[in-house]
Amino acid sequence: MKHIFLNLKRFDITKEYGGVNSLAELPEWASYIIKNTQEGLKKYRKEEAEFIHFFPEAHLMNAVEALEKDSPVIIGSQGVYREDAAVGGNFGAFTTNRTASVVKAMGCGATLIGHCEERNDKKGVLKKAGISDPIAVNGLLNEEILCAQAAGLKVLYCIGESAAEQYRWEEVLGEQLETGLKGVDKEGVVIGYEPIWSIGPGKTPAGKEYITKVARFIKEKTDGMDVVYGGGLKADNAKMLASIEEIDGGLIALTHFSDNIGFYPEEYLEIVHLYLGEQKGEDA
Ligand SMILES: O=C[C@H](O)COP(=O)(O)O
Repeated sequence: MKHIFLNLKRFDITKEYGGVNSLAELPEWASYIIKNTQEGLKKYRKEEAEFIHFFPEAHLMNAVEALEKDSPVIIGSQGVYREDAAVGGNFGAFTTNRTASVVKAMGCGATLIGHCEERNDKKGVLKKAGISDPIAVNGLLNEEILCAQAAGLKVLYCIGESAAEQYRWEEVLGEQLETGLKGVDKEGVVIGYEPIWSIGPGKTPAGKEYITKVARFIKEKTDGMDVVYGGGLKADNAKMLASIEEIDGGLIALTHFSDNIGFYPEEYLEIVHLYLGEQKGEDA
């Protein structure tokens, strides 16, 4: 089964504030996206692919509310906190934090942990305290994965190397896997590989050979965990990624990279079709 993840980042920010949202006003933004994706995804069988959309926290309940009874879409949060409430333990003194049990109770089925933007944030905070050991970030992410799993959420755990780390990518990814997955039930986790050096306008995209090599390395290191390409599954690389046996799906974010850059549901469906259609040998 393939995994198609959608990271909606902060695509809810409207253009007047510098964002990319031209889809809907904030209260309707999540339901607009669900309504315009779930119908088109129904043609894929459950054994063929799962579809998980990661929304910013403010939109989770609206997104869940917009799901039809037999919707192929699972809603996920963009991370969870590394601690949770417990009977006889912390009752919920977690100001500003998003605990996994609440995410689950809101109707979500998954969470995204370790996205490069989350890693950057954590790295930045630790740097201010003079800490640059990567084990610190990976350790925090590990605690988040454990909390997510305790609450019954599926996890997409993202790893990746920056441009400066590329020459020692095996060491960097190896450490992200080793510390991040300590004590974790691997059955409930998919690895998202994000070559950070390759993401963003003007960057050279990672090629098939490189992605294949890294996906093989991840599978070897993790006893065959599923690996999706997280550097952005898009129209330009969907067929190439579909041809890599070691890649089990992709993480889509922006769908449109020039002029009116942004996320557009109809383009998302086209990307899914290009990727999954190619898997089945269909004319995409
Ligand atoms: O979450 C996905 C990655 O950050 C890639 O995002 P992008 O395809 O919008 O550049």
